[in-house]
Amino acid sequence: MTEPLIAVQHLAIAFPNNPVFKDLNFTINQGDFLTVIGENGVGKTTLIRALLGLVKPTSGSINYYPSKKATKIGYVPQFRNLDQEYPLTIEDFVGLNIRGWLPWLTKAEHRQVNTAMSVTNVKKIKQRPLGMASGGEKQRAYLAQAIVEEPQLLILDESTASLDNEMKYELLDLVQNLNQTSNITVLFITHDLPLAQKYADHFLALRPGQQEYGTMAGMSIEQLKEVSDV
Ligand SMILES: Nc1ncnc2c1ncn2[C@@H]1O[C@H](COP(=O)(O)OP(=O)(O)OP(=O)(O)O)[C@@H](O)[C@H]1O
Repeated sequence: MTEPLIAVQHLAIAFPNNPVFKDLNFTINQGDFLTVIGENGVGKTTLIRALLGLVKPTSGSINYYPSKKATKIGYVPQFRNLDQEYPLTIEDFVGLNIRGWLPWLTKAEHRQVNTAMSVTNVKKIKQRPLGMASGGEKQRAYLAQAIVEEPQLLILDESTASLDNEMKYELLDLVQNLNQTSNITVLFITHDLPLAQKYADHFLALRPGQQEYGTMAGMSIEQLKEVSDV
């Protein structure tokens, strides 16, 4: 049975002289792999910030099930090349997201870090400074950091942009595996329609003042292009 994780109802968000959303409605069910597509400036980042509680809606509601407190969210940003001098090892970097009450990691927390590094294939290179890792390895380290606290929702914010094709598919294969085996719900923001079509089971296409939400089954890339204007 499908249970909702987050329900967005009649959401309106406006910046001065810029009504980004007027009446946005969709539900992310537990275990979904939802892609959000839409042209530049349509409000994808604003939507994420609203889901994270960083932007206050003008009206409407965002409800989390069973509660906002119980809904942990992991976030993988867009790939940006870090300075080669970035000194933290991959292991240290992944551990940064553990918000324990001690200034150092407990044994159980070390186990969490190890598990996150195993499932994202960075354990073998855990002692490497993150700044020296390849683009794909860096993104896998970000993914490990995002899942270390076992979030219910994983947000990928154009995380595959600027990666080469092989690395994109490698990253999304890992995400798909997490989605299917750990039941992590995924919200994948992208401009890459072939990727969205291959991995997502639902789509939210945003256009100025309009939205279309639906199941991906049977959608061609041309149809996705039409509904999203990407
Ligand atoms: N803090 C803010 N104050 C005022 N306007 C903002 C603010 N944040 C975003 N906007 C505006 O809201 C609109 C939506 O921006 P947003 O960054 O959410 O779009 P996006 O779909 O993520 O774009 P892109 O694909 O280019 O990242 C844009 O017109 C942007 O200029």
